[in-house]
Amino acid sequence: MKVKFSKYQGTGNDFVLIDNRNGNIAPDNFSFIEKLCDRRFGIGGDGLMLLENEDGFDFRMRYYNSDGKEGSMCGNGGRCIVAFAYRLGIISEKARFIAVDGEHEAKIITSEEAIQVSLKMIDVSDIEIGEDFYYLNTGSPHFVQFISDHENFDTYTEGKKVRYNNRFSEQGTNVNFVSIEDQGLRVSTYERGVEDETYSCGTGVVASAISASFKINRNNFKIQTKGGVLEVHFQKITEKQIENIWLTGPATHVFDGTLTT
Ligand SMILES: N[C@@H](CCC[C@H](N)C(=O)O)C(=O)O
Repeated sequence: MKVKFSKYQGTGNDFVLIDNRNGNIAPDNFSFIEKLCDRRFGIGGDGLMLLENEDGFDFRMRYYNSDGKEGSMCGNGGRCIVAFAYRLGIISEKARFIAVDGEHEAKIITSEEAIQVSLKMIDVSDIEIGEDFYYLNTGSPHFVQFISDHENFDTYTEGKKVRYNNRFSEQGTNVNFVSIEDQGLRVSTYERGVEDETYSCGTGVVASAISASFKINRNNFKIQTKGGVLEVHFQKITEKQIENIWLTGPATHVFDGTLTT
């Protein structure tokens, strides 16, 4: 069987995308998906997404981490699948799709340099504020810790310690380190399911921006990740009820290919 795929990246968080509206790829073929994400034996990616049909929506986004297992929501992946749907002609400037955490809206903003996608994220209400951390679910679970600066900070080693500690080892968590800088925030992320530091994490920068709003009285942030800049804005209904959350940034087509399975 021949399977067409596209490679996309959103601020360096990279994904394999497959149009699965014909249902050719079994959603539980986890070992196949893991192999496609492998950087040495496959195409390579932090994750893979299947674009599928869904009644009442433009499409369904099915997201897998690079370990081949179905993950929770991926913010950068959500932006990339919208750019993919736009290129396939499934949507025009606006999209309404369903993902593992529920319904999402998105808007395409085109410029001469790149396609930018604004993605509406789920509302956030359950925010744990610890002595030196924040823990919240922005579609995926995120542990957020503030650090004084990122110079010489080892995100992989420190993130892995939290991800595998007694509290999180079974379910896992994504771990973000945030420093407050003149221009906004700098965020680095260790991702569950990739089990490594990635260049950027969309749900992670959303969690970081919400956490930062407890320290700085703002509702919009520019966030520097290893792979580029993302923007987050939201509305605080109450101190711990956050709604109308939008994540914006580039969603870039890298290349297309065909697999023979
Ligand atoms: N890269 C993602 C987050 C993906 C979800 C995650 N690794 C998990 O299943 O925990 C993003 O951009 O949000």
